Amino acid sequence: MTITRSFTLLHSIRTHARWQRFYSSAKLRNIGILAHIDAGKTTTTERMLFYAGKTRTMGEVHRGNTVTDCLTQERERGITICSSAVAFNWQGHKINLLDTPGHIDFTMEVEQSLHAVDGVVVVLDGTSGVEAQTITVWTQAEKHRLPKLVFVNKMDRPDADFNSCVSDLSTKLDAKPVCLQSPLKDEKGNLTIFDVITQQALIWHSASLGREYKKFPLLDKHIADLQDKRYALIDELSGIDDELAQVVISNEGFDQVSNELIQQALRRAVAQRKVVPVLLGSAYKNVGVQRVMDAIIDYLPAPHERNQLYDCFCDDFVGRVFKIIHDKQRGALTLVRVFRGELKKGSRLVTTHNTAEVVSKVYEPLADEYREISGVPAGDVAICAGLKHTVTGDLLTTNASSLKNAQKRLQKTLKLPESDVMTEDSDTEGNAEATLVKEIFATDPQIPDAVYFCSIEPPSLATQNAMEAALKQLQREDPSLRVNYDSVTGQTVLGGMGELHMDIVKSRILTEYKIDVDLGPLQIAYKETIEEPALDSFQVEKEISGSKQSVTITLELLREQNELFSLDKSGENASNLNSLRPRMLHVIRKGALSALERGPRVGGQVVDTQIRLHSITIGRGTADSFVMAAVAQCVQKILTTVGTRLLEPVMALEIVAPSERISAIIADLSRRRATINDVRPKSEHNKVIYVNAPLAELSGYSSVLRSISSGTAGMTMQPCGFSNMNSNDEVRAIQKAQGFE
Ligand SMILES: Nc1nc2c(ncn2[C@@H]2O[C@H](COP(=O)(O)OP(=O)(O)OP(=O)(O)O)[C@@H](O)[C@H]2O)c(=O)[nH]1
Repeated sequence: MTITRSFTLLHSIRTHARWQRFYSSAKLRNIGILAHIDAGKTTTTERMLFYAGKTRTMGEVHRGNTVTDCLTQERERGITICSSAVAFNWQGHKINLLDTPGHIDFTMEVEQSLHAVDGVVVVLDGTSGVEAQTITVWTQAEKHRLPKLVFVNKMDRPDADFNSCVSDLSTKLDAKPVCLQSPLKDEKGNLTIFDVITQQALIWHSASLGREYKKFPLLDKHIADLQDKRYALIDELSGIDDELAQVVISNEGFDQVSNELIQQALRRAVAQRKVVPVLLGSAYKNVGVQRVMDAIIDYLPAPHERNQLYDCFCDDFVGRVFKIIHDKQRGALTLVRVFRGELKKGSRLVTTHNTAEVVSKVYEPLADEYREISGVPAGDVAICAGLKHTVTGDLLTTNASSLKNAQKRLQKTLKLPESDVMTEDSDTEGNAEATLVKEIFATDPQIPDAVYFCSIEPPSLATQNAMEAALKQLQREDPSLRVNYDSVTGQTVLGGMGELHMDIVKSRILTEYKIDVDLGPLQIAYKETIEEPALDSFQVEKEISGSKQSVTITLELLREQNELFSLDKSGENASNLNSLRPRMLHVIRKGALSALERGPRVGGQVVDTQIRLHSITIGRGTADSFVMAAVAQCVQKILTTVGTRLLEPVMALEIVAPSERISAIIADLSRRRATINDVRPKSEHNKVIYVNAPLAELSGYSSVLRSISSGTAGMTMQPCGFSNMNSNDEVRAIQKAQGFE
């Protein structure tokens, strides 16, 4: 080992010892970075890593050398697919930043990382403002009650419009934006940022790649305008924050209010989600990013300022698994947000499903590079190796009784009915506390419905098992990827969020597992539902290896959204159903629900349908597997007899186009069974159309839109549920699904 190398190693060990000793909760920030596709999250994150000294060169999306987009597919396509975690040191604090995907096919990733963060930075493209996916991620962050700040990026572009972005925040997101900065561009397009609180002009030094920036006093011509902006900020905040209001009243005006007091009031207002600070810059041109990093420290909460509900774990460890990734060398790695206790190498923990796990190694997150550390304290994020059974969304605790004890303590403290803490199905509408509790104890993440499916085939029978293993791993990483076996066609079927989603799966199986799979044509994932209730009785008998197997059963199918399976214990059925052992009931339930996986019309999942068991008699010696199959068969028979209707996936579109193109676009949409929800002015020349349309009518729509609008229109779309179809459309859909069209 050379002297230089030993020095470097020593330095890095020392640095790590310091890191681990240094960062108490007050010095930690766990932040998500969210945006519509291409707004500039990855570019902004690259700058943060560079300015924090975590990387020596600045990665660029178009060069495919960014730290956070580390999958081959991300680098090739210039998009984020998997959320990734990076940690860096800024102003004596440690920031764990989760960069998340912007494309609608990967919404699930965003939802999972929000479990792990205490605040979010929402990046807007300064030329487009609030876009469809911004609304989706904003709503997700609201659901998690996360304080936010906004970075209006791409302000170097001539068509960027800061004021329009700020007004979008109030009109489209119902947010209360407070501008902490204001832009000024000179005739060459160079961007100066005015700081509203300190009343300074900030100019970035391009030759140092924006590493340095200077603060200048305002020129006379800007003073009045900036002072008005500062007054407006104080005015807004003192209407929300009593402490600041008192200072304003006692000083009889805004002039004596110090910068510190404004910042303190702002921090309180952000934590209560009453305002959203707005900053601006250009990540690509290296302008403004350090101020976003400062704002993360100044205005977004530290771990101990949130998450008080986890206090019910007392001295026990509790952490939440928000992502599982598969590393070629290290195998499955589990990303855990630690809420209470320390996560150490060698820790023995228990999952929500009561499985014991041992943490063999702990790493510090730096996208695709991992550095081993001895452990992380409460509030921090760790990457763990060695966990074999843990699934995304699991809570990890000290032992099997930790969770139950915590639930009991919480129930007592909050004086909630037991059901609100213990179950996930209880009705807690309107009870914000109970909803929060339910979220914390929810162990299964909400997985969006697949809107497309396609068959997947290995290149040869010999690679079938390897393909299945690869799919299993990918599914552990991305629960929105559905993998099913279709017993009718004998094929493995993938369900997912869109063409890109499936393409990425295929290409990852090739690059990471070296299997060149074939994907069948992409088909729409229709669902099915019954129209009327139906009740029937069946007797199923068979002799297997000389032993008689028999089941006599009466079942009813009802239209019902919430409960999938119920028992009719009224009247004469009560004694029959009461005599069922819980294990047998589990078998019957499993058989019944498996029949809903594949409806009789196009093989779509049967939804909004409840199976009600009236009575069942099981012959002596009948095997569980026979009972399960018999129940499934009976449900399928009722479904076939009563018949089902199709439900089709519907997309919500936002189309922005010049006013003169709007009528042609609407005329085309009306031929696509679309429902126009609203048409609003977007800017001086543009309008935005909000429209819902069936996915089946949108194949190749982006090129159609391009041709109708001569390339002037832009569009975003996202799934927004399933809807009924009329009989003609249904017949056409069935013909298409069966390959007759
Ligand atoms: N002009 C300009 N271009 C930018 C700026 N920031 C990012 N870009 C470009 O915008 C494109 C998208 O940037 P990304 O950083 O990949 O955006 P993203 O939000 O991470 O995108 P996804 O990962 O696909 O969701 C890239 O070509 C960037 O070089 C900016 O400040 N100004």
